[in-house]
Amino acid sequence: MLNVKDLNFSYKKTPVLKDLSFKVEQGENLAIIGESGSGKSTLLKVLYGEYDLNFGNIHWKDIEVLGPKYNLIVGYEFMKYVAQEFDLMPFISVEENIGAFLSNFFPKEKKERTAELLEVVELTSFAKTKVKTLSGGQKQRVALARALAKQPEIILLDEPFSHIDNFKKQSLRRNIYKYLKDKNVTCIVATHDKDDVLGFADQLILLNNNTIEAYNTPQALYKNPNTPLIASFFGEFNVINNEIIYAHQLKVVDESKLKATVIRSYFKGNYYLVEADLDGENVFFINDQQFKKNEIIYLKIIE
Ligand SMILES: Nc1ncnc2c1ncn2[C@@H]1O[C@H](COP(=O)(O)OP(=O)(O)OP(=O)(O)O)[C@@H](O)[C@H]1O
Repeated sequence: MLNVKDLNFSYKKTPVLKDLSFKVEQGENLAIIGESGSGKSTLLKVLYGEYDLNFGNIHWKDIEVLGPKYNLIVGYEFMKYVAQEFDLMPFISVEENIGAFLSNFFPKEKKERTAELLEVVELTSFAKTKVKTLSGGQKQRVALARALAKQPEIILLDEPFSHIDNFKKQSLRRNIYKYLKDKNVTCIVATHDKDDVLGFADQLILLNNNTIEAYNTPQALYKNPNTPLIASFFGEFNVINNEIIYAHQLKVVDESKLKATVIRSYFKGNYYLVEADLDGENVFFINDQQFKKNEIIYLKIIE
């Protein structure tokens, strides 16, 4: 288990992380979300032992994770970290990059393991390609495979699919998270993307104002988003009579007290997101068909 207790960290004088405490079980997936600059990357770096804490402690099982003041070389064998900038070897091939840290004493195992990882990140056909000629998204996939090569017990991922196009993203995400679950690897992922969280994360931490604003399962936070910031992560929402109402919780009916005037309909694929004026406030709701500008509609809040 990863046990983080009263973690406090600042780069200089301004605190970036204040009084953070949380636990992650072996094999669990924890997602860290928060606005840009809220400290997600910093938290991953601190967990990796890249910086010394001002206060608090981090333990993986019985081992205390310590910073550069105590460790000549940053990092631990049991932990891998995939940063936003990938640190690859550009002049050798994809498979050589992945196999770089695998033992040459077991050539058969090394070959099998490299092939397995190439498949997980869907780069089998690029095995012999030199990394410097790859696209940003392909490099990101090599970095992921490389981090997994030595079977870490815990992996820290910073925006792991940020460079990967929408065509590949869904299947790659499923592959990686399934692989981590199958191998019982603990995963902490910093992300902006709700698709990285829903369906994969066991726990969710929202960082705001240097501290943990919410910490629960994604299901619980989705059902009871206590603050607009939490709701905004899950999608379009409204505040009506001081309550947070998601766009899909507003339905068009023949008659109701909530009379609104349509401003615009946004095409979203299998539905339209409609923006309307309700008593001088903009509200958003979801509908199968689009509405015309200035059309009068009636809305009802559903559960
Ligand atoms: N090396 C550094 N030295 C000083 N301040 C830093 C350093 N790195 C980050 N910061 C500051 O720490 C705060 C948190 O930054 P961090 O990169 O952790 O946020 P983030 O949530 O990961 O942002 P993003 O989502 O944009 O990647 C920011 O105010 C940033 O300016």
